[in-house]
Amino acid sequence: MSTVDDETAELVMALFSQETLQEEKVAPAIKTEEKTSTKAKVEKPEKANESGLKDVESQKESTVSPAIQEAAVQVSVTPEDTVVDEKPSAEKEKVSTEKQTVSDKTTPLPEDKVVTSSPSSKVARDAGKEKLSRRHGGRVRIAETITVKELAEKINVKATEVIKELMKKGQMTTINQMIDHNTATNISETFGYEVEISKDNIEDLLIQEEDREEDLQPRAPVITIMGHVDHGKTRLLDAIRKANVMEGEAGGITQHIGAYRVTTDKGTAVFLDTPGHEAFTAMRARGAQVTDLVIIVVAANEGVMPQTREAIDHAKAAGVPIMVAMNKMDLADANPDRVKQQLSTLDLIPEGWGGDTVYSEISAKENIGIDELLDLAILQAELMELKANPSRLASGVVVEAKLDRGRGPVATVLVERGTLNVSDNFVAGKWNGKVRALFDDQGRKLKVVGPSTPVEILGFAGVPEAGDTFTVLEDEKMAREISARRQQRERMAALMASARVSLESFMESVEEGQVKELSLILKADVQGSIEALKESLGKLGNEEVGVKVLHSAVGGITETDVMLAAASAAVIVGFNVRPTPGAREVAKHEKVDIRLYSVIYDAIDEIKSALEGILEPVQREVVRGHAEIRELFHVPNVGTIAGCYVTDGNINRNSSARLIRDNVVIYTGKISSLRRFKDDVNEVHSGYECGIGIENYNDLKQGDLIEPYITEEVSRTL
Ligand SMILES: Nc1nc2c(ncn2[C@@H]2O[C@H](COP(=O)(O)OP(=O)(O)OP(=O)(O)O)[C@@H](O)[C@H]2O)c(=O)[nH]1
Repeated sequence: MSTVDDETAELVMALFSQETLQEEKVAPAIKTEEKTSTKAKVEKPEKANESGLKDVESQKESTVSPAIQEAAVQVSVTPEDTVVDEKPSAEKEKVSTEKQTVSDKTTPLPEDKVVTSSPSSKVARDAGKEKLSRRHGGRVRIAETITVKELAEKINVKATEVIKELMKKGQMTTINQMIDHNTATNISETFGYEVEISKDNIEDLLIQEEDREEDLQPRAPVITIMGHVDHGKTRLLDAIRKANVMEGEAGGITQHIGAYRVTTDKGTAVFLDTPGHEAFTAMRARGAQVTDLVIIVVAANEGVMPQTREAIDHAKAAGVPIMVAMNKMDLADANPDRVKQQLSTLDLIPEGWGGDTVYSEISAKENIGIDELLDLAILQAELMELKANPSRLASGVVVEAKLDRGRGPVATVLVERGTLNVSDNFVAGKWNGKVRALFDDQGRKLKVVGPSTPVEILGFAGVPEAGDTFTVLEDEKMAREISARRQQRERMAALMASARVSLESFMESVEEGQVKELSLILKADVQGSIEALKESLGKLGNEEVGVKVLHSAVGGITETDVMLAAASAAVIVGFNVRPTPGAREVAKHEKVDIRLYSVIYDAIDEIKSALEGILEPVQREVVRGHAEIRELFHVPNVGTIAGCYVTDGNINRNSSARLIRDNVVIYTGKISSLRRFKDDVNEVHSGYECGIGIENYNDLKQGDLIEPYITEEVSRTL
């Protein structure tokens, strides 16, 4: 659509629909007051500034509440605010961040609705700032999309003026039409406003500043139980649940919500009721690290098994402290010393042996040693001095989620920081919501929950995923906006086929200074290959980059391997093994790079190349043919020419060639001359005789083979 001039725009505006005018009439009272000429702001910013201050003063008798007026006046004389607009933008950002840290309740929000309806002094202060910035022709916050009417209100002009500007830019709109962020920014700038929040940093609203030391209070540890299949994880979780001294007091029915709190005489701990490292790592893959302590369960009769090692690797990759519970001690063949010995080789040296790993002997079945285990875990956690700030907006992680037929989307969230209240607005993964109801693991209805509390929440707009972060926001609209944006981004991401962590992207990260270490998961057909790979890879790298093997094991590449790789930004190296169909599927979904090799040197070379930042497509040599030397001619000033018979394939001039004597390659060079009789030719086919000269090489012998080859570039695929 072509743009229109001022006059035409006026004309069209005159014919503009009744709807527009009516909408204008219902605009908030506050807006009518604020109709200072924005044109004046553009032309004479200093004057506009002064009049802005006056306006704020004059509003003392106006419709705005006294608290807001007072705040506005206070803000108007705060030097900080006058300075803000004069600073270069980088500093401005700094100032605005500083301002945000004034209160724990982050996310000062620009919405008029919030400003006028909330009585809190913080909001009042923001209201004052917002008003002041309007008078400046100052800064506005615009989310990703906004209606014409909302934009007009924000920049304090009539909606018709916005429509007119849009028309001049060739865009016909109505008052309730959504416009995109770029257009809105453009229009705001035309009216002399600086857009404070761009569509790319709307998520900045979720960035949580560090808590002050004095606001922190001790919190309960979050513990995950892992171990080999059938070693007793589920049974132990049940036993622990039964050991809860608080249970029964309130008579609630215990329900499975994915996590529960256990209180003993020694203190409280939260157990994630999703045993196994798959769940643990799947959550980590979503960016959630909720566990403070891992208890590895080992059946004392069986000892360390493959999944025990795997679980330990997963816990280590997450950097979480490990405790060991030696289970099934009731069995006659239980051998705790063997378990200790085995685990010592994995760096889990028992305290009694001079190490720092806590071991305990239990029987989940016979309920022996459970209280002691709990006490030890709580004690161990105490040493970690875990703390959280309860007096801030809540944030946490989704532990489990489902669609309940009667209640809609339901999720268990572990509140990590802050206090969660009924009616709080939030974002969880790609969904927003408003807390409709809260239940604990006993099914009791709650109104408020603090840190380290698992709680079941109703009120999600959709079903989030385990591991999604859950963040409370003051403003419902921002929550909706972030959710919409994340959903859009997810759709975009699905379209992008680029690997999540590939050797190539690793190099990019290295160049950007983000990553210095390439994490690998090694899977091979035999232990010997793993050892060889580990040793060779260990030698790669320098002081800047290196390789870290997170996990290695014999066997095919499983879904768990892929999830670990996804969670730890690792690349999987498979040597003579293949991914299971499930693993292939997960790798595709999680965009994990799996590299398969059958030659150890290829693996090492490729990883070395990645480390050196010169990862090129694989070079593959293809032999083109063979020629047997039957006679030799010494040509003055040229050198030795071999009279040959082409036994197979073709011989090409200028191609690379190897000279083979008694099955050993004795020279590699280039075919410098190729002749049939007296003529130079480019190619000689099998079954023909020809003369071949090799560049800079004369030591040819009868019976030698000349083997020309070419190097092909092969792009790497699974
Ligand atoms: N004798 C004995 N048996 C136990 C003990 N703990 C668990 N078991 C038994 O071991 C088997 C496996 O226990 P689970 O708790 O299901 O083991 P798990 O590790 O959760 O197993 P998966 O969920 O399959 O990974 C069950 O038959 C339990 O009854 C114990 O302390 N002593």
